[in-house]
Amino acid sequence: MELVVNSPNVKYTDQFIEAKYDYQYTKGVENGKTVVVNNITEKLVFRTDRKIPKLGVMLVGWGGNNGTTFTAAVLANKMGLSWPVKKGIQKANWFGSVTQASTVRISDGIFIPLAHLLPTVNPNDIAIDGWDISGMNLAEATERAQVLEPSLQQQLKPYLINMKPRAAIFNQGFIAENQKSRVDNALSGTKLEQIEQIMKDIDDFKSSSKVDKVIVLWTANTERFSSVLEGVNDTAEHLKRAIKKNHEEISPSTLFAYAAISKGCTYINGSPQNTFVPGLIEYAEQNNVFIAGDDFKSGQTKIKSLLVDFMVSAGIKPVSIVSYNHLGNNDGRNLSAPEQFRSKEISKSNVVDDMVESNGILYKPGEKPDHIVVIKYVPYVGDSKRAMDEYTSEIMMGGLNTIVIHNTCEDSLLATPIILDLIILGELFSRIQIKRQEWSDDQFTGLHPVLSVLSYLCKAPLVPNGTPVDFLQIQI
Ligand SMILES: NC(=O)c1ccc[n+]([C@@H]2O[C@H](COP(=O)([O-])OP(=O)(O)OC[C@H]3O[C@@H](n4cnc5c(N)ncnc54)[C@H](O)[C@@H]3O)[C@@H](O)[C@H]2O)c1
Ligand SMILES: O=P([O-])([O-])O[C@@H]1[C@@H](O)[C@H](O)[C@@H](O)[C@H](O)[C@@H]1O
Repeated sequence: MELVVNSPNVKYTDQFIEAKYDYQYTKGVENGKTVVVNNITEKLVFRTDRKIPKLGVMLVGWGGNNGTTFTAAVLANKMGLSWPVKKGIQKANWFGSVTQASTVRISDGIFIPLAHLLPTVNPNDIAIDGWDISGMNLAEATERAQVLEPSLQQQLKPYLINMKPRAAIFNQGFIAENQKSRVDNALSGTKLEQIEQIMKDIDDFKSSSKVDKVIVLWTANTERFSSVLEGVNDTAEHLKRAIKKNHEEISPSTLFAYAAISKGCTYINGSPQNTFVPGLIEYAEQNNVFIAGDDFKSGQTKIKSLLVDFMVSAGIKPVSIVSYNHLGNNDGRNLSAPEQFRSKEISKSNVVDDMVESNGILYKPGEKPDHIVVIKYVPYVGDSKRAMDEYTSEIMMGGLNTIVIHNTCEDSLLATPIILDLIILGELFSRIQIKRQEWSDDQFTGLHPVLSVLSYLCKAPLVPNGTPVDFLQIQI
């Protein structure tokens, strides 16, 4: 289905869709007991290139639960596979994907798939490649992941068995010791040599798959946070110098991102670590390459951000939030190590900060709810994460309201559709340019390299320095 907008503000040419849009927002000025609100209107034009590219995705951590499940889902949907399960026949779908399984109301009784609002990549056409410190082929890795039904795995095996992750950048100092047994496919050499190899891999994938564009997405293990060090990774120049000096504090994820940016590839971070150290953000800005992250917002955190936003907006005061879960997949195993857990604890905890700070009636300055995140590794349950959340809130006149939520799900089936959405939307926004209506066409410019518009899909949204998440970041 194709949407055609009949409006004096929308122009269709063979190459572009151009839409005039009055972007309205407010700027408030506090003056004693008065707040003066200024309504600002930016008269803009959004121009979308209608040509959908052949898209390639390179996953870092390709052999993991998410990487294998994403690859299997693309193939199963592309081939329209179905498979026997206890309750009957299951057909491939993209449930959980905003772009593929949600609709937008156009008018009374007319709702269209979100992916049809603008020309977007068809998931069936995505070419996939990637890296992993485990060299296991994708068929065996899918079996190792224990996410998908064997009856589906059998159908996919002839395709997956020919997919083998490329050797990856590995540094034991950044992920849990318990991952050591998995490492048989790590690159050797200096950090600069490793970056150069990753860049060659991207070129090799581009030429062999004949894709027009490559997006690199990290779905490898959660790393510990990198220290941000003056003179090392605080500026693009210092980062370049530190890489040449083989500085130990430059993480594998930062090296992968550096290589991707160097090749003009959008880089998306699906994990909570601070891959995007200041020097890397500056490098992305200098090269005008998109970066986005951090940490897929898939289950508990998605519910938490919606529920806490609702409660605070309704004048209810959450005072205690306890998020517990246990799971038995390799992600859970890696997170059983303190430094890796700390990365995840940060991203799962900070998601309510903006909401709490927005309501000075409920909360005194600096006051926050008690907020505990617990993740335990229980091998037997595998990818089937068991989550229990308790929200205790003050209601009027000293009353208390406690909401308890229990949730069981395959964690990788929550994250995989988010990976697809990040890729589809990340590619779409690379075809969108903006200008002020009074400017000439040669003054169109792209969105800011820090692609904060993808924040909806991330626990810890990366935004351009000093801007709120919900501000349309235009570098004009
Ligand atoms: N619901 C979810 O599954 C979910 C939600 C949010 C975030 N995440 C994050 O996504 C990431 C992947 O989750 P998963 O369940 O697929 O984990 P996983 O452990 O199954 O997969 C991670 C893969 O990365 C590989 N790897 C580790 N270090 C690497 C490196 N330096 N280079 C290349 N490969 C490397 C591992 O060998 C493994 O195959 C984790 O960081 C996790 O925290 C997952
Ligand atoms: O996305 P979400 O459900 O809030 O958080 C999840 C955690 O609860 C889980 O323990 C972890 O293994 C996943 O990587 C993910 O981060």
